[in-house]
Amino acid sequence: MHDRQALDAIYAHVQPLLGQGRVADYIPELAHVPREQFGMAIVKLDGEVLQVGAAEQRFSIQSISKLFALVLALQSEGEALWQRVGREPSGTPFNSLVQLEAEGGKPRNPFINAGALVVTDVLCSRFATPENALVGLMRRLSGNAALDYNLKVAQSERRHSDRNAAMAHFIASFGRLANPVDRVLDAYCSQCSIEMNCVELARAALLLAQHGSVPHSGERLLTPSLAKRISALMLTCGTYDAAGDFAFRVGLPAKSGVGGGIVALIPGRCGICVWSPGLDETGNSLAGTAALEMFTTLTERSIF
Ligand SMILES: NC(=O)CC[C@H](N)C(=O)O
Repeated sequence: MHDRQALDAIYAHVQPLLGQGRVADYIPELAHVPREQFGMAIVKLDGEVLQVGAAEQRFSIQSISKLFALVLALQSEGEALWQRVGREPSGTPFNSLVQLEAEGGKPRNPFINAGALVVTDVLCSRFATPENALVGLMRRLSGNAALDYNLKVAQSERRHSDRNAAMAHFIASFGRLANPVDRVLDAYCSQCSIEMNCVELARAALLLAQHGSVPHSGERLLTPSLAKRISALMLTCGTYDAAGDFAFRVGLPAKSGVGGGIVALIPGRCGICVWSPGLDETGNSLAGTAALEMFTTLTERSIF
């Protein structure tokens, strides 16, 4: 089936799922987002955009920011970054602390919260305002110079960040943070609050679909080898403890966020983003995962 037909079929199919799942109400500002929204966009390497539903509605990218923070950290540290953070799936929820104690404060991978806090610490050492560096990258990748983070959402999360604070202090207790915990948490909450829509995020994912260069500007930001490594981590760790099931059902590298977004890509072909705020018990968009599964099934295209 062609992509356009697939999007229309998906839109019809997900309707009964849209009231289901829970929004991420542990961040009070996100508790008010209506659950039944859905949007999806595909952006091809040549710039062609296909979209359905609320694909131009901005949402809180949350953990999708971990993907692009990793891009910046790898640009600055190269392979030395792996001394600070591992690259194995955790098999535990995104906000779990349990492995840190047994593993000497080195987080399993950059896509769980513990790993993302270490990546943000790296960015705090590298940039005066890491959140602005990340917003700058997202503007370049999306082609939209107006996008920004949402201070209200950032402050709302920061005021309720006991768990991430516990994690950051615990990592620091092993001598594994270079910056003060408060500074790392401020930057982390700001980066999570960046607002983008499906079209913008699907376009941003072209960086990885095109193996490290930006199609619309021709800029090379990553070596093909680093782009490969990031995409591989998306497949194995991008949806936390659901990564195995997600690879089984969808078969694409992807990164999710508790704002309900999931960004995915088909190497050499397109970036994809789906958004629907109702989350399943692993914190991944329920309708979004179903939509991506349907997409790869109907189009018969995945990385396998
Ligand atoms: N999975 C997510 O999107 C989590 C991000 C969220 N800001 C948190 O730290 O809890």
